[in-house]
Amino acid sequence: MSDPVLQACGIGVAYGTRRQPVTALHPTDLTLHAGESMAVVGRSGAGKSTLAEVLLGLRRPGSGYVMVRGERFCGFDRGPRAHLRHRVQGIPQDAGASLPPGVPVRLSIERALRRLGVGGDRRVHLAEAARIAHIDPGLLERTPRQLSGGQAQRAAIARAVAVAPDVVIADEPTSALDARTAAGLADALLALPARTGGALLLITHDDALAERCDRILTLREGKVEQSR
Ligand SMILES: Nc1ncnc2c1ncn2[C@@H]1O[C@H](COP(=O)(O)OP(=O)(O)OP(=O)(O)O)[C@@H](O)[C@H]1O
Repeated sequence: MSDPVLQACGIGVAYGTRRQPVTALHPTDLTLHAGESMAVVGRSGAGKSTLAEVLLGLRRPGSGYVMVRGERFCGFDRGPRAHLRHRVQGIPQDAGASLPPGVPVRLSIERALRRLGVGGDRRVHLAEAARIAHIDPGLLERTPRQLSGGQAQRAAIARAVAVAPDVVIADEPTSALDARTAAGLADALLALPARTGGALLLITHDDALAERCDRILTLREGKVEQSR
């Protein structure tokens, strides 16, 4: 098997105060390999989004650390390292709304490429990102306000994959969409690992979608109940 692209080692999170901590995630391990997709499922409050936030470097865990392609990315003792920042990209639930509403999507993507120091020909990155996200490149000239919900979600996928991440983490990306648009977006997401050589972590309440992933991690009350 290929080397892991993402490894979480003993990451635990507690909310609340130091005196009265409320454990949201008990020390959790997971490993994702190149080309692999993993669904994270579990009831509301099971700790799925908390896990995603830690893996994205958005939340400092109380214990443990995260490695990306063998390099320490973040952990309880340190925030995400700048030079690895672009390697893990998130697609939030309302991904379209995460793009600046009045700015043409192409410009937002170009800014992200510049900010994250991604080299090479930006037009090539853009064209490739549009292809992967199944969005007509012409639509990237529009602002998110001028796109439908599904188009904006795809634009957000294009924004995430343009920086050539090793891992894409999508948190219920289809829940706000109609069935047909959701199905198209799910296809685009599930095709990502094969198209990019990276890995996909998909948080979902949709059992049918989870079954289409290579592996499923089930969380229950902040603990891994099942992993396959
Ligand atoms: N900012 C916070 N402060 C305190 N507790 C929190 C906070 N965020 C989440 N929690 C608690 O942590 C636990 C895990 O929450 P989390 O959002 O990770 O669950 P989830 O599995 O993503 O749920 P859902 O499917 O409803 O989105 C829950 O008990 C929740 O109430």
